Amino acid sequence: MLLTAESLAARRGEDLIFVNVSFRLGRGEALVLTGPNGSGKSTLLRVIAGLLPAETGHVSIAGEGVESGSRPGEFSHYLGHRNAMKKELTVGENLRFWQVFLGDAPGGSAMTIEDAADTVGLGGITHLPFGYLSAGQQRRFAIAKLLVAYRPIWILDEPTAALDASADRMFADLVTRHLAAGGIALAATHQPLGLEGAQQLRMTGFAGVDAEVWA
Ligand SMILES: Nc1ncnc2c1ncn2[C@@H]1O[C@H](COP(=O)(O)OP(=O)(O)OP(=O)(O)O)[C@@H](O)[C@H]1O
Repeated sequence: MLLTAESLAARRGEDLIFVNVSFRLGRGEALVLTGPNGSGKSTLLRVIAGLLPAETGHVSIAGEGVESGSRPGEFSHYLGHRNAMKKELTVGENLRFWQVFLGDAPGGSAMTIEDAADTVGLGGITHLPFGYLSAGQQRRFAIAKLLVAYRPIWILDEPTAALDASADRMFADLVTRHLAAGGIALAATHQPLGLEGAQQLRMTGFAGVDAEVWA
């Protein structure tokens, strides 16, 4: 599996937020985006996920089981700022929806809902409405969504917001295991995720649009 971004630029409203962003991530590789609020981290992740159009450049994916011309978004989990769960449905119903809706991408298989809940440290409460849970518990179950359908690419926007220290470690372990199994991860974060050897990109926002930011 190889995820390639070439000469990406993106615009929000009238403004170019970044230009000339290129990278290549193979099996087991991660990219961590850092930078101040408003510097374009979410914008870049959304372009890679196919949720926003690029102004120029393109993102492509290649590898075993990937038909040429496939969109990277089809092989990706996108964990955004919002948890993408219905408050009125139980945790189990929410996760079951995502499991059926997403299905497994070629090359891997997912956990059961119960195992995913155990893995995020919240086994036994999947019968509760999502809206009853604390912010940190909700975020843990949003993370469980990554486990109930297989996707080789994880696109993570502030994944550890609202998490306590033990959940931070749990999440770092999950990402490390995903990479060890040949996955790819991209994460925007203000907190260290403990990903040894990850490529780093510091976004600079408008001021940096003419800079070649990639090492
Ligand atoms: N829908 C929109 N229309 C116009 N401008 C937008 C829109 N969404 C974001 N922006 C602008 O794009 C810039 C980049 O925003 P983005 O959300 O990518 O930053 P970020 O680095 O992820 O910030 P944060 O750390 O606060 O999450 C900001 O200046 C923001 O105001």
